[in-house]
Amino acid sequence: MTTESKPIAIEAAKLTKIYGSGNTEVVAMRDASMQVAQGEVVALLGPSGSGKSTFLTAVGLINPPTSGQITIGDKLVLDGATAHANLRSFRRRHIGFIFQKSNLIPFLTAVENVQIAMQLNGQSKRASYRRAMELLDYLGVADRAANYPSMLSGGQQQRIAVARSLANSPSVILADEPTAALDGQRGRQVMELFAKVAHEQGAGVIVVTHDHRSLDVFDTTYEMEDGILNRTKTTTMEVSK
Ligand SMILES: Nc1ncnc2c1ncn2[C@@H]1O[C@H](COP(=O)(O)OP(=O)(O)OP(=O)(O)O)[C@@H](O)[C@H]1O
Repeated sequence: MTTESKPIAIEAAKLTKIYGSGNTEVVAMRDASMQVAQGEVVALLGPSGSGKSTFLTAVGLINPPTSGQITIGDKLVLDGATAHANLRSFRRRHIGFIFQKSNLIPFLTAVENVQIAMQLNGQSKRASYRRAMELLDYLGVADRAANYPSMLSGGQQQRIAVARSLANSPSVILADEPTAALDGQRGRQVMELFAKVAHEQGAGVIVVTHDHRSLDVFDTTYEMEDGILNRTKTTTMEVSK
């Protein structure tokens, strides 16, 4: 897939992040640029401390860069630390997050965990229930709708978290080591879900991962080292199985 042929979902241009100052200054990311097309699923690799989370949280509008621009769809949202939108509401409407652990709310059922994301955006209980059930069905966990998270396996919890991240039809999905707590096969299933979501719903997806076994699922891989981001060739062409 080339980013030229499809509209851009995410454009990060020359992102630099400096933590601290003077003796304690850390340049966690330097001139990091990435374009993700709608429908493209990107793996972000790199050793511990290389700047992956710094990049992901910048693109996710959680941790603004010191300099550089972030454009989501056709909207320039961040120019350095200067916001051109209300970041909180922009994030809620356009960006879905998935973390290493599913972070489901323990006292809500699976379906309620998905509904809450829509209700926070003003949707009615009834409409949000309908969509939540559709999403759980799409992700193959509709039969678990009434269960509390503690009754679900790690893989099922991650599927609910993916459903929750899709609730508001985000144009961008960002996942930080979403399969770290899963075994190889379940991890792969979750990665395949990201590819399905990207391809079928047209979202731009970035997944930080250490799991090299599932790289063939991704359209593109990037590697971060010492805060420098490099695009590596598409894995489907590079990885021989
Ligand atoms: N809030 C902070 N203040 C100071 N330095 C920070 C802060 N957050 C991260 N760093 C530093 O920035 C660098 C990049 O960290 P980051 O968490 O982005 O790496 P990472 O690739 O996500 O690592 P991991 O794979 O271990 O999660 C590291 O040197 C880290 O110590």
